[in-house]
Order: sequence, then structure tokens, then C-alpha cells
Amino acid sequence: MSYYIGLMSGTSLDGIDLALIEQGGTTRLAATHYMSMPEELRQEMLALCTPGPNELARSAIAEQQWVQLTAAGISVLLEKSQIAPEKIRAVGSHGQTIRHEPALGFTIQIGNPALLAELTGLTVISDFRRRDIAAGGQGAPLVPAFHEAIFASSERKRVILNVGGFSNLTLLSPDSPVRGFDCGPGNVLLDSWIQKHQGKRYDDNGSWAASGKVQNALLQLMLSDDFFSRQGPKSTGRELFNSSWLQQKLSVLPECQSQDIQATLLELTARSIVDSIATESIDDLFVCGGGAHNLALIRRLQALLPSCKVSTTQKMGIDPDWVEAMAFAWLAHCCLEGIPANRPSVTGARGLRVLGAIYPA
Ligand SMILES: Nc1ncnc2c1ncn2[C@@H]1O[C@H](COP(=O)(O)OP(=O)(O)OP(=O)(O)O)[C@@H](O)[C@H]1O
Ligand SMILES: CC(=O)N[C@H]1[C@@H]2OC[C@@H](O2)[C@@H](O)[C@@H]1O[C@H](C)C(=O)O
Repeated sequence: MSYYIGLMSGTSLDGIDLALIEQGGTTRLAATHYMSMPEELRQEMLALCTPGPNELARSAIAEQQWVQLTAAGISVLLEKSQIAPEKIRAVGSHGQTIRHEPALGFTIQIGNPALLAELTGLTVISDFRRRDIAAGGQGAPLVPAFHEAIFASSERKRVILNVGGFSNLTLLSPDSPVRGFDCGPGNVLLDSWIQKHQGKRYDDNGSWAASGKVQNALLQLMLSDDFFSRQGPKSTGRELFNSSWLQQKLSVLPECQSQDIQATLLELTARSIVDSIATESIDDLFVCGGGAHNLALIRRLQALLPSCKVSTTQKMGIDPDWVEAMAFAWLAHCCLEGIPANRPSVTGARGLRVLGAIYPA
């Protein structure tokens, strides 16, 4: 039995998820810890997602702050778990994505793994995405291999849907290779719109969206973006779906109420997911990520997919809030064991590759 820690600092920039797993023949979640991102660091990470002055030095400073925070979080996690640090085989650290441009051959996750190894005395694995991009892939999504390992069924066709800042799904069919891709903006536009109009970080339960009316012209205009009609492999990020993208769509239509725009953004999230699997007959859809708490979204997904059972990964015994962090702990295990963890059928890479760079304790 080995123990690994997974760290996920996702694109919604809400905070850092830490999960400790026990890895034997199966994967078990042993302890968790969540740290919200301090506002100043969050603003700087957000600013670093777009070109700006002195960004090389600024990202090097920001990543050190991120590591200080994360190292403190690992101490708390270990304390909560009552597992001795010597028992931890490695930490899988995703880092913070500040750019994702696979078409230009790069993706950037910051998070100074050398400093994290130094501060924690633990082996750290990071840089999970670049080898896949080097092999011609998208470098994302990477969680499908983990979803396959823990959620696949020999009888049922399942979709595992992660709704974080962006949404991505994994298609698990009993008789064909795993598929997966990013579907579009998960919460990122919903979060920025409610922040702008109500000063809230997110739309709790999707209730503000549920109070508005979907604007069909706006929905169709948004859905006409090329990204949605493209088949996978595909991945996306703030480079495409950001406030300017939304403003550009809004500028060509008559003004409407802000809650109606929130309702339309929620519908965009739901439709971008459902349209991408319209030709599949899915038995079950299991949601994970923060979007699993958005009741209005879950209801819409169920309404749009009447013949499929929509629930969260909790139904299969895995708390939806911890699936991604568990995946990065598992990816660290794969790296140390020399197990290839990209899936060419998902990312489009030329072949299977072992992912990650090792910073020994
Ligand atoms: N109670 C809730 N109601 C509605 N939405 C919620 C709720 N709780 C969390 N969320 C949404 O989930 C988001 C965070 O999700 P998550 O932590 O999965 O994102 P992430 O890991 O940053 O993203 P990614 O998967 O893109 O890397 C929040 O920004 C918010 O929009
Ligand atoms: C470049 C990057 O950080 N992509 C994230 C993001 O968040 C959701 C979606 O976009 C997914 O492609 C990916 O994260 C998950 C963990 C993945 O790689 O599977």
C-alpha cells in the first residue's frame, strides 16, 4: 500500500484542493484539505493569465507564494490524516495554469516544484501536461485515464463530467477506448458575471441563474462559436472563453436584464455539454467538480438528457469535490511506476507517454 498527495489548483482560481490517497489494487481517499486562494494572489494569478508587463518575474514571485501556501496545506493534511510524512511516496502537483495554447505548442502551469520539494521534504511530481503536447496532443484533459481506472463499467456507458472553471467530460464505453475532451466554459463565465453584478464569487445553487429567463438569440450566438462544433481532441481555457468573449457577444444584441444573462450562461454550460454527447446513448452521467453543487445546472442536464440518469460521483462513493485532486495523486503514482497516463484517443497525442517530472525529496 502506498500513499500519495494530489494538489489541484484549478482554473476557477477559487482555491487549492489537497487529497491524500491510499493506492493499492484500488484507490482510496484517506484525507482532504481545502485552502481558499488569498484575494491578492488570486488577482495576480488571474492577471498572469493574459499578457502583461514583467510577467516572467511576476509569475516566478507568484508561484513562490503559491508554494508557501501549499506547503502549509500539506502539513495540515498530514496532521488530519495521522499519516507520517515518511509514508508519502510522492506529491502530484498540477500547479496553476496561467496559459494553455496547445496549437502554439505550449501550456504553462506555475508552482515551483523544486521549492515545494525543499519545503516539504517530499518527492514532488509536476509538469504533467507538456509531454503530451510534445507528442502532438492537447495536454488536456488528463483525468480521463483516472476516470477510466475508477469509474468504468463492463455493462454501462458512462460519462464522467467535471464542471470546474471549464468543463470536461470522459466517455467510458464497455466496448471502445476511452474518449474525452473539454466541453467549454463550465463556471468561468457564470462566476465572472455574478462577480461583476452582485459582487459574489459564485452563484450558489445556480439560484440567480434560475431567477432569469434564457435569451435565445444570445444563446444561439454563443453556441455558434467554432469551438462547440469541433469534434475532439479539443481543450480550452481563458484564452478563448473570457469576459471579452462575452462582451463581444453582448455588444451585437439588444440589452437585457443581468439575471437573464446569467440564465443564458447556465444554459450555455448545459448545452455545450449535452450537445457534445447528443449522438451517444449514455446510461449514466456522473458530475464532479464545483458544478456538482449547482442544483439548477444538474436539473437542466437531467431535463436535456431524459433517458440518462444524472447524478454526482457521490453515487459511486467518491465525493465530487475531490476527484481532480485524487487524479493528480494517482498521476504521481503512474509517473513513479512508469505507467503511461495520457490517452491518445483523448488528447490526440502520437502515442502513450509517461507524464510528469520528478523532483526527489
Ligand atoms: N454551491 C455551489 N453552487 C454553485 N456553484 C458552485 C457551488 N460551489 C462551487 N461552485 C462552483 O464551482 C467552482 C469551483 O469548482 P472547482 O473547484 O471544481 O473548479 P476548479 O478545480 O478551479 O476548475 P477546473 O476543473 O476547471 O480546473 C466555483 O468557482 C463555483 O463556480
Ligand atoms: C490546461 C488546463 O489546466 N486545463 C484544465 C481546465 O480545467 C478543466 C479543463 O480545463 C481540463 O482540460 C483541465 O483540467 C483537468 C484536471 C484535466 O486535465 O483533466
